[in-house]
This record gives sequence, C-alpha cells and structure tokens, in this order.
Amino acid sequence: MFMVILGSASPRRQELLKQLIAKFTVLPANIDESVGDSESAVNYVERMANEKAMAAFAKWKSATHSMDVLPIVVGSDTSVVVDGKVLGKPDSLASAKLMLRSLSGRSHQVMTAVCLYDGRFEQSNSVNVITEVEFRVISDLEIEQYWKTGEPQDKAGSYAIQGLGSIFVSSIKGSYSAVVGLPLYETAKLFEQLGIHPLQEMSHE
Ligand SMILES: Cc1cn([C@H]2C[C@H](O)[C@@H](COP(=O)(O)OP(=O)(O)OP(=O)(O)O)O2)c(=O)[nH]c1=O
Repeated sequence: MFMVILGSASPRRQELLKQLIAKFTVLPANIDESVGDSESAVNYVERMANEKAMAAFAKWKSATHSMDVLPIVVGSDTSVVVDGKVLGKPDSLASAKLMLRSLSGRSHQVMTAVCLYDGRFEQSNSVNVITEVEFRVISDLEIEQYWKTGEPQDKAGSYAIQGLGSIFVSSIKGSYSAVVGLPLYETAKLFEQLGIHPLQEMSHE
C-alpha cells in the first residue's frame, strides 16, 4: 500500500498526474519562490521542486495524527528561461509584454523539475526536463489581445502551450507534458524507481 500527495496548486499538474496515478491527495505548498542572487536557472527549478515537496510533506505531517502510511510527495516547478534568465508569472500587462517580447521570434527553454520525496524512506529522487520551444514573431497588438483572454496570467513566461498560446509555438524539442507542467515519461520513471508501476496500478483499478 502506498499513498501519494501532490504538493501543487496547479490544475494542469493535477490533470497530468491523473494520467499516471489513480488516487492522490492535493496539498499545495506555500514557499518563497524568489530566485536567489546569482542562482542559475537549473538550480532554481530543482530547488523549487524539492522545497515544494518538502513543504507539502511537512504540511501533511502537521495535519495527520496517524503515521501508519507515510506518503510519497510530488513537488514540481516549471520555469521559462531565456538567455539564462528565469521568467516567472506576469503580474500585469506590462510584465507580460516584456516577457512575450523577449520570447518573440526565437527559441527559449522551459525547465520543469520534479521531486519525488518518499516519506517511507526519507529519500528523494529528482529530474529536470529541459525543452526547447521556438516562437514565431509576436506583435504588441497580439500580446494585448492575448492578455485579454486571461490565459497568460497564471503561467510561467506568460503563455500556455496547451491553450491559445499554441499559435505562437512554431516547434518544440523535448517534452510537451513538461511544458504544460509535469513531464509524464520522466515522472513515471521516478515512480518506477520506487517500485510503483503506473501501468500495473491502472490496470488493477
Ligand atoms: C510554459 C507554460 C507554463 N504553464 C504553467 C504550468 C505551471 O502551472 C505554471 C508555472 O508555475 P509553477 O510555479 O511551476 O506552478 P504553479 O504556481 O502553477 O503551481 P505550484 O507551485 O503550486 O505547483 O505555468 C502552462 O500551463 N503552460 C505552459 O505552456
């Protein structure tokens, strides 16, 4: 018997994890998401995924009295990176404009790190999936129209590849699910390392 916790408030991550794991508890973790001075993008996403998993585990521990079943906690972070700089979520049209202008007509990286913290053995396994995404040229008028759809607001880099943002994406090299928020192939592998095989589990449902 095992129990899985998703330490995330992202509805995209919930939907993606459902493709691998039938039952899990969602326990979003609130952590400080600021990038450290001179911290690299790779270090940042990996640190965020790890901190989200650990914070969700701590939250679960403080809310639970029984320690009969210790959970496996999934923490993840997606960042859009251009020239080594991490683009977070936009807080205004002005910041979305800056971000989307910097992505226009060129390629950037989307980094999604996943950390699986296994409370049973107090061990964590992580992966960082880097996908190259190429954008066509985007005009300021398009950025303004896109902002009005409400889609960019809660998305790293101010776009969603799974939504209307797809019209800007001329190509991707890597993992589509990682860009949306959870790399399925690599996450399945992390579960398999813990002896949990999604295919086997799902066929028993
Ligand atoms: C680039 C891109 C990002 N995103 C989303 C995925 C993530 O939800 C979000 C990146 O922010 P994150 O900080 O990784 O995640 P979150 O704040 O939504 O949730 P939590 O921290 O609780 O896990 O951007 C898309 O949905 N589509 C895209 O194409």
